[in-house]
Amino acid sequence: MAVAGGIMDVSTWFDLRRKGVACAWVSLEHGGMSKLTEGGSPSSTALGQASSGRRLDLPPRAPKLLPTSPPPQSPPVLECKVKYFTMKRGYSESPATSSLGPPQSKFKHNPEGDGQFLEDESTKIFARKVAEHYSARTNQTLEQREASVIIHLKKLNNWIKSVLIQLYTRRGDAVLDLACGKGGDLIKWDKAKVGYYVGIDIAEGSIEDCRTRYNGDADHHQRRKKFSFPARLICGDCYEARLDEVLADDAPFDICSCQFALHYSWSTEARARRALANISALLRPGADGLAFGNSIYWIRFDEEFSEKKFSSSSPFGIKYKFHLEDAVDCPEWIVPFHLFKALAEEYDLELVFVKNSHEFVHEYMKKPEYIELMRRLGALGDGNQDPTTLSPDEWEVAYLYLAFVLRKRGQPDRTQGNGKRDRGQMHISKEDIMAVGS
Ligand SMILES: C[S@@+](CC[C@H](N)C(=O)[O-])C[C@H]1O[C@@H](n2cnc3c(N)ncnc32)[C@H](O)[C@@H]1O
Repeated sequence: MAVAGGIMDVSTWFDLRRKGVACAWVSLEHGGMSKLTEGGSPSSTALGQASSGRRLDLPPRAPKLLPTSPPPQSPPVLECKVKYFTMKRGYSESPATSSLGPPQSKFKHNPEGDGQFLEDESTKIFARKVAEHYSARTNQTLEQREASVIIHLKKLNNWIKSVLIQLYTRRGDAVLDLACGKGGDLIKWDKAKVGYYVGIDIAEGSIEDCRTRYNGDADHHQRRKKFSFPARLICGDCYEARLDEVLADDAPFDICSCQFALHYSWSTEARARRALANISALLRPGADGLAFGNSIYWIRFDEEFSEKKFSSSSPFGIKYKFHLEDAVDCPEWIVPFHLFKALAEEYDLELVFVKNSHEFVHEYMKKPEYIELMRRLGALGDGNQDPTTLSPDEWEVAYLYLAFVLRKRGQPDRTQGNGKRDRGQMHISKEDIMAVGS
């Protein structure tokens, strides 16, 4: 996910239109309750352009669920220096101790690989090549940038990053920007009023550009005001180094951002695991307590889940208390959906459709017949006389639910008819109700 603008979907791996990889991890995603806490809402534009031409409105994004954490203690450094560190070898020498547990592979090893999570030389050479490539890219003037054949793509990517940052950043957040490049997102972080920033990149040239940009030396013409947050810059391979050690004094971070660069970790399993182990070790858990909610609902876990980890080996009985105003107030249980899917398959029930309610709205509010149905059912008002619509808090609750469809495997038995009309009744009396079980 984690979050919109995520990693390429494997099914469209070769679809060059989606080659860009943008991703961000935020503290909300950390700690096992992520699916319950994520926000986001459909764009009202898409709805507004629905075929009837009449506008249906939805609330803007759901607000943050969790209490704002106090701004982190920031080191008093406003002039940015770069710290270079030497790269250590992979897991065989320094096993990860993050919440991901020991870095054991679940995947088949490439027979040509070493299978021991040792970084082989070619991996290092490729990482270096990437570093050299980015280091060699010189800063462009505004005119050069505007003349680029991909200027609109660049602007689109920038917009996606800006939206992500605005959606998930809270004032005072401590940010870790993995593969920060030339600091192209510094202004975005400044606008989000972050409290502390650490940028790390493998390309020395880029990190140097980032340093001058941060110090304000790059903007001779624009004379931009100084950034309002203190920062540290680090030059190194963030998919190889033990960042939990390097940044032990800076952690935890509220946000870990990795924009258009996560794919560089995927050259080997060891590097991909190092990336995630670093992120996991440095992020502050997303929920401060064991409860969260808004004005119309709350969810509270018992102390037994204080670690905020749900073991895949005991996926049943993950209980929480659910309160939904005017509807529910009782214990419920988390359904780890991938395990539910696997279990259903054991009973020849295959999953053919699954969508979170937010996705569901996005998808089916593009279809005129369902827009009309929505108008009639009135969840979003009627787009005409009735201006009432879901509140942001209601929209947030909608996110807690998945719609899914299972299909029974196998061929239908054509000899069995469907006619059951003689079985039921057209009026059911109390006595007609059959009791089963105890
Ligand atoms: C497409 S640029 C994105 C830069 C920046 N995140 C942005 O959105 O403007 C990719 C960046 O990833 C960095 N990178 C690639 N591999 C890396 C690694 N192993 N460790 C740290 N940075 C890396 C490159 O040096 C480059 O700056």
